[in-house]
Amino acid sequence: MRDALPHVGPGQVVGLLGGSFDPPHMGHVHITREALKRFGLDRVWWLVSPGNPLKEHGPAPLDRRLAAAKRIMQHPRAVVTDIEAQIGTRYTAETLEALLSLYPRNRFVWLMGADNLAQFHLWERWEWIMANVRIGILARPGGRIEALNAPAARFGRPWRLPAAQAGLLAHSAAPAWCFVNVPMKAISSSEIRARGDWG
Ligand SMILES: Nc1ncnc2c1ncn2[C@@H]1O[C@H](COP(=O)(O)OP(=O)(O)OP(=O)(O)O)[C@@H](O)[C@H]1O
Ligand SMILES: O=C(O)c1ccc[n+]([C@@H]2O[C@H](COP(=O)([O-])O)[C@@H](O)[C@H]2O)c1
Repeated sequence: MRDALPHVGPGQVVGLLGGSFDPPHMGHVHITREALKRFGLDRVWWLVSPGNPLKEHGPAPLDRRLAAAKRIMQHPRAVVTDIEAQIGTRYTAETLEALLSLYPRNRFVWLMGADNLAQFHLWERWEWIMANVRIGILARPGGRIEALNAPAARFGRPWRLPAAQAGLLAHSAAPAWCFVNVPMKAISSSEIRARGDWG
């Protein structure tokens, strides 16, 4: 049976960390904790994806990834969800549109690692996302320069908040995005899968 949609108090700011989590790892946990602190968020929801629309090979079954995510992500202000499976969305723009209408009294910040900023211009309706949703980006080993020179970073340059103002992101009107340099963890799901630690 699926979980209910998460509850959140009026006015609270929710960071959304979408991912395949195939498998979830300590890099995800680390950026969640950093995002809560740096971007002044009340909550972070993990959106365990039914499947990244750009990835050719489907991930492990959703229930397995969800259960592993719930085991690893232990924080009173972090919630692991399968919202996209519940509301029937896969593209991030659709998910965000649905959440904005389901939670009209809350604010959302889309969270992602620097590698996803480098690819962001390939996402469905990415310009709409950038224009309408606050985005918080966290450094990831190897990805900084490429990400900050990528088409989405160039397109969004006028709306970039300096890292020193990261705490204002949640309270800024979209469009607004911020890249923060956090201590980095060189860990990835693909590396774990390659080791055969996630069958
Ligand atoms: N070590 C990390 N540091 C910073 N961000 C990370 C890290 N690991 C994952 N992320 C971010 O978390 C989100 C979900 O990542 P995902 O589930 O794809 O894990 P991944 O390790 O990147 O997987 P894969 O290696 O299969 O691409 C993405 O925005 C990604 O950039
Ligand atoms: O909407 C899109 O076109 C799109 C394309 C690629 C990735 N995403 C989302 O980006 C998040 C990270 O994906 P992944 O597979 O790198 O963990 C996850 O929420 C995906 O649904 C979204």
